This record gives sequence, structure tokens and C-alpha cells, in this order.
Amino acid sequence: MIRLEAVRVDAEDRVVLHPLDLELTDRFTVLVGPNGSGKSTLLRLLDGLVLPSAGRVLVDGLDPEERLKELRRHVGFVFTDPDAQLVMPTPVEDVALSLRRTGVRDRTARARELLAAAGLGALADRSVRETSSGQRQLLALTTVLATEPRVLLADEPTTLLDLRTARRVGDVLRDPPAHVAQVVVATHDLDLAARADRALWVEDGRVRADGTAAEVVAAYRASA
Ligand SMILES: Nc1ncnc2c1ncn2[C@@H]1O[C@H](COP(=O)(O)OP(=O)(O)OP(=O)(O)O)[C@@H](O)[C@H]1O
Repeated sequence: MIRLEAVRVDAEDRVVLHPLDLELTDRFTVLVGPNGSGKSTLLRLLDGLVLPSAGRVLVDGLDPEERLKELRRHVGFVFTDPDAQLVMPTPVEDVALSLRRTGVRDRTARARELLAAAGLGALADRSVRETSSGQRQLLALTTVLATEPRVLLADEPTTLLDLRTARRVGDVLRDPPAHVAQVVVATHDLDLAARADRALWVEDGRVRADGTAAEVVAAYRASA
């Protein structure tokens, strides 16, 4: 369960996120809203990448200000830019690296299985630099899932993807591996958003609507 208790985030000259109380218990929650509304900030609070200026964040009881290391093991974050998290020369090495804390014995063999399951088997030994940006985005998601997080956070995970790959990423977010208890995604992809259980429409640093994905996405679409 994710809880925000009177959380506020200030920038130098303004409030980025106004005081917010929130409890997220659904399996798949999306954050929608215009550019610069505070979605990424809200997501980053859940991984301790942004710390609250006031209030408290708890992710399955872990407060990022007190137990950051544990939290980071508990939570996986997929960045918009996959190059921010792909560090090894080849996909198989990158996924094998992510498996280092999982107790898997043959990490290379398991990495190949995970890549194959993600539809990336043919790229396993290629240079990451030779893969397309969409393939790298899917690879970044695969490497994060390989760490076996309980909570999966993703910031615009379908931005670079063609329709079919976006659909596949949506399938993974909708129905992730069993170790993932909760998924929270910030997105402008309203087809993806509509597949969530719950949606928050964030605007000007406030939650403007909160409800089922169908309701909130329809209201947000109608506002454009
Ligand atoms: N550390 C910071 N210092 C100053 N301003 C910030 C900081 N972090 C975020 N902001 C500002 O806060 C606002 C919200 O940013 P955020 O990245 O959370 O929006 P977003 O909804 O994710 O936008 P987008 O859809 O464009 O990714 C923006 O105006 C941004 O410029």
C-alpha cells in the first residue's frame, strides 16, 4: 500500500505539489494530466528520487526519508529515457546484472529466458547501442522487472513505442509477474491509462480527479 500524508513539494519559487493525502491500494494506478502538472514529481516521491518538503510518504510502510536503501530494493523505477538505466554493453548482460540480488544461480540463462519472454530474445547478444529506442524502452522495463520489485513505477513507458510494442508494455503493466503487487505509471498514453484500475488526473500540482480509470480518462479527454 502507498500512502501520502499531507505531502507537499516546493521548488525554489513555487509549489510543485500542493498538500496531498492519498492512499493507493489498487494493483494498477495511472497518473494523467498536462505537461508540467506534477505527475513525475508524484511518481518520484515513491522512490525517494524527490523528497517531500512537508508530510510523509510510505510505500508498504517504508519511508524514503528513513529507509531509502530498503525502499530502492522494494521499488523498481522505469525512467522515460531507457539510456538512463541501461549500463551494460549487451541486453543479456544488462538483465543478468539486474538478477544479481535475486538468488538465481545461472543469471545468464535466466536473463535469456526473460528477454525471450519480452520478445527480445533475438537481441540478447547484440550491442545495446544497435537496438532501436523502442527496443531499449522494452529492455529497460525487462531489466527493472528482473530485480523483482514489489512496486513498479514507470514514467511514460510507452512514449517511444509503436502500437504493437506499446500494447505489449501495457500487457506487462496490466498483468505483471507475480512478485509485483502494485504498478503506478505516469503517462500521456490514454489507451494505456484506460487499462488501469484507478486514475488520478493531476493538474497544477493538485489531484483534479480521482476514480476508476474509465471515468477519469473520459473526463480528462473531454477537457482537451
Ligand atoms: N526540482 C525542481 N525545481 C524546480 N521546478 C521543478 C522541479 N521539479 C519539477 N519542477 C517543475 O514542477 C512542475 C511539475 O513537473 P513534473 O515533471 O512533475 O510534471 P509532469 O506532469 O511529469 O510533466 P510532463 O508530462 O511534461 O512530464 C514543472 O513545471 C516542473 O518544471
